[in-house]
Amino acid sequence: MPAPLEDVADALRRMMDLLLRVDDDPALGHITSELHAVSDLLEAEFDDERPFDKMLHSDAPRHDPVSGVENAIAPPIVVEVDSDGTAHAEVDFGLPYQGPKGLLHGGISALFLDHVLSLANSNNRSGVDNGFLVTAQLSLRYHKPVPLFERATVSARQTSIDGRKVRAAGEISVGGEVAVSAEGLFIATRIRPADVPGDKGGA
Ligand SMILES: CCCCCCCCCCCC(=O)SCCNC(=O)CCNC(=O)[C@H](O)C(C)(C)COP(=O)(O)OP(=O)(O)OC[C@H]1O[C@@H](n2cnc3c(N)ncnc32)[C@H](O)[C@@H]1OP(=O)(O)O
Repeated sequence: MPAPLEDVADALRRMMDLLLRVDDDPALGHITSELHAVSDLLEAEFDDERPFDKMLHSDAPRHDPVSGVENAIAPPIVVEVDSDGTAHAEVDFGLPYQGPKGLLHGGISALFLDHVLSLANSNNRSGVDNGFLVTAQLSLRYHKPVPLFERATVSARQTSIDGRKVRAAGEISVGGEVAVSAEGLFIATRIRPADVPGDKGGA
């Protein structure tokens, strides 16, 4: 059963989707007041913890904008890693991710590929310095538009390890055809997870 915070994020996703379907109307003023009232309730629950501490303490991504079940911006996708190291996820992109009419925004393609390439790398770090692996370069080629509301597959695999430098490649495919392909260079930072107070590992 989803945790309460996951349920709330899911309710917010529904709200965001609906707001992209309704017309501008003065009656929405009532909705605005209701939403502010809900936010006031949430604000009263804040503690002093910096929000990003929650991400650093997580065992799995819960707050990022792609897989984060507690982040309403994320669909969220579930990334699986096969025995050969291929990371992959399926997603039906909806209205919050629209760029051109009916099509996926190109920056969203970059976001999702960056994320899945990163996870393909985090699965195999043998021989890599123990820093955070961050994106240093991401190169994309947009072959075909990605339609909204159709099943898309985002997949990636590690292609090389060279000291602190790790490379991965991947693609977004629809109907078995590659729509967007990506190559990424990731570099292990000099800052290591062990240097971050309370961190359990992370990306
Ligand atoms: C629970 C968890 C949830 C986790 C949830 C999932 C998280 C997903 C995360 C997605 C990934 C991200 O978004 S990561 C966030 C976005 N990326 C960033 O913020 C990175 C910002 N950039 C940096 O921090 C820095 O520039 C670095 C670390 C990339 C590199 O700096 P540096 O450490 O000083 O590098 P330096 O020693 O000079 O260089 C090392 C070697 O790399 C090469 N090099 C350095 N930068 C580049 C570059 N941009 N392009 C090519 N090559 C480069 C150098 O030539 C050198 O090669 P040689 O001489 O050795 O041959």
